[in-house]
Amino acid sequence: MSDTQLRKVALVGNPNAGKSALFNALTGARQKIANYPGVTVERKAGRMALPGGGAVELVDLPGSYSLDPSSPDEEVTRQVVQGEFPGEDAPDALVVVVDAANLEQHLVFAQELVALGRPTVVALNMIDLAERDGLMIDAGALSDALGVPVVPTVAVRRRGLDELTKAIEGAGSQDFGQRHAVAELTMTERRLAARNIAKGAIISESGEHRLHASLDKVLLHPWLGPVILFGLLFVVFQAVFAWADPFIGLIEGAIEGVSAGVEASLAEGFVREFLVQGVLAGVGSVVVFLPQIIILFAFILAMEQSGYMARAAFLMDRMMASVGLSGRSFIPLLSSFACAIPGIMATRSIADPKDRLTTILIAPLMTCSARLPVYAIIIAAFIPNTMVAPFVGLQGLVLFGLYVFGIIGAMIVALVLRRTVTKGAASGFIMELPRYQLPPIRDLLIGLWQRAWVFLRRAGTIIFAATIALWVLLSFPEAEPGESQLDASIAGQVADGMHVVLAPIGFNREISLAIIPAMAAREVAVSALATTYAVEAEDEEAEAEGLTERLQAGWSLPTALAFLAWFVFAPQCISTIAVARRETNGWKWPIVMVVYLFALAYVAAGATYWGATALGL
Ligand SMILES: Nc1nc2c(ncn2[C@@H]2O[C@H](COP(=O)(O)OP(=O)(O)OP(=O)(O)O)[C@@H](O)[C@H]2O)c(=O)[nH]1
Ligand SMILES: [Mg+2]
Repeated sequence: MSDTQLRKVALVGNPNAGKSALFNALTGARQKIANYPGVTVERKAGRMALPGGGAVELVDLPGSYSLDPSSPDEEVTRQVVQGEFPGEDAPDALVVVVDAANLEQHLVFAQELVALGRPTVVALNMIDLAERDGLMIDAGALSDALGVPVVPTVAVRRRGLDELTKAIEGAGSQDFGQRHAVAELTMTERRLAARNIAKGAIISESGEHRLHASLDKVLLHPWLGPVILFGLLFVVFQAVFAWADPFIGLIEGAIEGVSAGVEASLAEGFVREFLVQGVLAGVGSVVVFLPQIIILFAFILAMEQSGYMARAAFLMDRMMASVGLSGRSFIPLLSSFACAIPGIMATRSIADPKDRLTTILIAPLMTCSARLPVYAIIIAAFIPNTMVAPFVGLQGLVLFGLYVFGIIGAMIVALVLRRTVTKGAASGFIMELPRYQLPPIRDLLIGLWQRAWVFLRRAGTIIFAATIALWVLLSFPEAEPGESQLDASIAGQVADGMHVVLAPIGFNREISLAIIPAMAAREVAVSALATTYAVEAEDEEAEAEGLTERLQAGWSLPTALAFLAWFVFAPQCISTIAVARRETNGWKWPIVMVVYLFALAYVAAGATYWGATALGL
């Protein structure tokens, strides 16, 4: 009993209890939250103000079921709680977050944490959902049973936060005498105790939640479920093309306007060329895809928040098992559709090391959002905008096909890996299904804003830098009169060298050149092509042409298709390679990854080119 000053407070509890939502509400941070277990895989810290005027460091942790870790992310939680995390003291107090609607399950771990004998406060979160389900909980009774303060909260509506911070502030002077000794209990005894405590605290409970049960009957139906999932994804890709057009037109118009303004107001010379060819043509060609990125993420975020995504993982489990993976890999692979980097990091929630390694190695085959601009520009230029059936556009269908192509590739690779380098039995899959909810609009908008910002920041930094570097290499040395600038430039020489290797798979000189800076980020393939063609343009008229027209004029259909096939497989992303190195602790696996992916890309592009040529396309 002392009134020690708190310095650090950690949020701990089962997965999907709402720890990150509380963390965001208490610190103003924007940690990712989503309606499935295993979202947070790292410790994250932020500053939380206390009502008395002081402040503490609040730490958000990965969800865990106990202090006996079964996966790398749970190990982080255990280390932080026990004070064994490198370079960090144990937290001065714990905020144990429990889901009121799943009280019994969450109390198992909560008891273990309370028994550590640290200053502790229980946040009885999601009481809104408990109430909706007809569950009334007596926080006082729960507090008596556990011997620590219990504060009802609704993290996403900021309810109960004042009471919670007050309780945290007072936690330093808690009386530990009231706590019950549960430290020595076995798991079974702890479960029994959890059931009794929950029973004692639940005042009333209405019948089962019928609506949700019947939703699950349909959505998890053995064959109806996959059909619905497939249909939903199909709609997503149609929407990416069908809805984005007017917005893309707006952005294109704006860029053209600025471009014309620059041409009119600046004298001819390097500054003007730099702005027009490098910045506006190059980086601008990527930025126009912002609407498609936003549409794609609106669907992904809504599926995550509603609770449907976890059902999709459940549905996929059987299919994943047939290639030797567990449904656990589904969420990391799904995250990889945004970007392989968080996807590879999310594999920390996979307990089995071989499962985890296999998932890391195939994550780059999931179509990340950086490929979207590359696919979209080629599809817009070469695939006719026709309807193959009512509401089924050909362009959306091809995009869907490219995603499926990547998934099938990943499944085959997983199958091969699981028979060879990562041989072993697939582990079982247990995942509690989160409840359904209407996605909170605020969270959805914040999520979209974050994605848009990530995309624009990439355009302003890495894509910008790579494009400008290329523009410089394209612009020097200057061509003699009559010679083409591309031929004369340093970049042109490099392109000629690359072209020797890439001509057999149908790539032209511009592609051979574009894929080098695209190692920095895949979108650079688009900006690099735009800049190359802008530099190459010999007269005013050619300069005014957009990238789409230049591609149509300069590329054959087999070449365009080979380019698409290349991007399905090629590991054109240095950051992914770096994160694979970090997560596998060495260079061996990233090298394996890069080599097999480039080999696949080369073969796939070649086969596509020669196949299409043979078909007379
Ligand atoms: N209705 C309601 N939803 C909540 C509440 N708190 C969190 N959520 C939702 O619950 C889901 C899980 O929240 P997270 O904060 O990601 O959970 P977490 O405990 O950090 O999960 P992990 O990182 O996987 O351990 C999200 O969809 C949140 O929007 C709440 O009090 N009420
Ligand atoms: Mg979290």
